[in-house]
Amino acid sequence: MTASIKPLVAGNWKMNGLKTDLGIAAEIARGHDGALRTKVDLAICPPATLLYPMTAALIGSRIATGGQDCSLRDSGAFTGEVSAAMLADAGAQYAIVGHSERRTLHGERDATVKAKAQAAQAALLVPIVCVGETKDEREAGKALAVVKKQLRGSVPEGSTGATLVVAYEPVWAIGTGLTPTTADVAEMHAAIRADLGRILGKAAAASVRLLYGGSVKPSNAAELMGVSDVDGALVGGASLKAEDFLGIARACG
Ligand SMILES: O=C(CO)COP(=O)(O)O
Repeated sequence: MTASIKPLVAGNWKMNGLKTDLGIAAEIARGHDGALRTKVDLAICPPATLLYPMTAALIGSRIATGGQDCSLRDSGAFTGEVSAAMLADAGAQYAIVGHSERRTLHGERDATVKAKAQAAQAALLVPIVCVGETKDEREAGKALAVVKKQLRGSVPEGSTGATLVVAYEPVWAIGTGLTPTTADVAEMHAAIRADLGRILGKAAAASVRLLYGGSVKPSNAAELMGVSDVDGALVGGASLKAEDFLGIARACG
């Protein structure tokens, strides 16, 4: 944790969730009400189809919603794309960009991720820019260099803690039950903070929330959230169960 930063726990529902699952968000809102909400910010990034009804269901709570991706373009003949302005129109406050599943399955490169982050910022959304190395890259001792390159290519210049969140998600830890050691997380998050300092200036970099993501669950959250320069979590599978997501949130509080 960074003392001056209020942690953020964001749930990435990925391609899961129908209208019948909106009750999960309502249950999370009930659990966040009270002391917890003074200690930790929460966001849920459902599939685009649920953004509007989920935001509506969360009115009166302090839980934000976000998209899982956005187009780098404003509007026009781009079948299947969803613009950042559309996400904002549906009530989103965040947009995940550069998730490893987009980078791997959709061939998104750093320049695309950066353009998407800029599009999000232009629509007054806060992009959650994801970075992280593969298993091969870690085993080859290249994790720090890979993430540094992704940051340089993906983070819009001029961003501040109010307009940017960065998520470190080692690809090999996503959905696998594996997590890096706390020493590895500490090393990576310190390196990310230092690199952001070079890109954005030290003062801005000091206020950017750095989330850890990859197999976060209630049982390991306290340990991971206790690492310096970890300012919250980006949660996949465990965000689909209200009690698990709230357990992770409580570990930050
Ligand atoms: O990809 C993730 C969040 O964006 C992490 O997913 P899991 O928490 O399921 O490992």
